[in-house]
Amino acid sequence: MEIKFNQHTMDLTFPHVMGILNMTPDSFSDGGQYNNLDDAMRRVDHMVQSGATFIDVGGESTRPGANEVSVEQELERVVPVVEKIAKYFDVWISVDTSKPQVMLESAKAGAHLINDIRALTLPGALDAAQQTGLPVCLMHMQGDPKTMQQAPHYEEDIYQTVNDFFTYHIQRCVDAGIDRQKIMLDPGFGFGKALSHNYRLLAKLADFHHFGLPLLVGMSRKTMIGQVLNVPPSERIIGSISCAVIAAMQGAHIIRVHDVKETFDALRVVQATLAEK
Ligand SMILES: Nc1nc2[nH]c(SCC(=O)O)nc2c(=O)[nH]1
Repeated sequence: MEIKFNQHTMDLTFPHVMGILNMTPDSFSDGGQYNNLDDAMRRVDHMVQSGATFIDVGGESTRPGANEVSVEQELERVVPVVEKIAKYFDVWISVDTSKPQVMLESAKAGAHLINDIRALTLPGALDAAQQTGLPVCLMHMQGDPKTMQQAPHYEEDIYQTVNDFFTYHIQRCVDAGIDRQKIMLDPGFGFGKALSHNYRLLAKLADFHHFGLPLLVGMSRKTMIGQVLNVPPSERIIGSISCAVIAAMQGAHIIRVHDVKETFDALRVVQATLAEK
């Protein structure tokens, strides 16, 4: 599977590690350690050296209960970082944003993928994404970051709900002029889901392949691991690797993580196994 856009070809025939670069002061698991450009570039260098082929740059904390960030603030946090990564590193740059202006400016600065946890639903986001010509990742979320974990509830099998969400939002993007082949799908682990909802989606992840589109997953250090292991985020690496392997063994194309080296090694073992299937 590959995605062609603006003279680029993204080869997704093997599982990729997407390193997380949180440019937010309150990101829950790395505590906003990378708040200035030099720190951020050192972090990017470490992740690329450790095997990351995608870097996800986020300027808005979307952990449960998080507060909103202004457009100006998010632009300030994200655009200079995207620009510098594009200048100094040979890596796919994903921008984790829901704001149209941040999408447009980041695309101009060299971003290669729009990663929107709100699936392009903010006013102007769909058109902005279309204008960039970049691939987009559509992620499922129930509610919004502020309230989504208060009482997640689904009338039916969550797999069906998320499947129908993908069907609707793929069509919405195609109707807006976004090439279907530029769409990626993400079940949105931890975004309006109770424990069983998250593991149901992980257990049935392979069933989303019927869309014929790349799958991106992010479970790294999340509460779905903390609730099973009863440990803080800093002690969830084995659980995170386990989730990465379970997803990659089911054909997930991009795994979004904090612990790049460990995940990269685990995915090489997955690749060796899948090669013999
Ligand atoms: N596509 C995608 N983008 C994300 N951004 C975050 S921020 C919360 C955290 O890292 O815990 N999670 C995800 C995810 O699961 N998928």
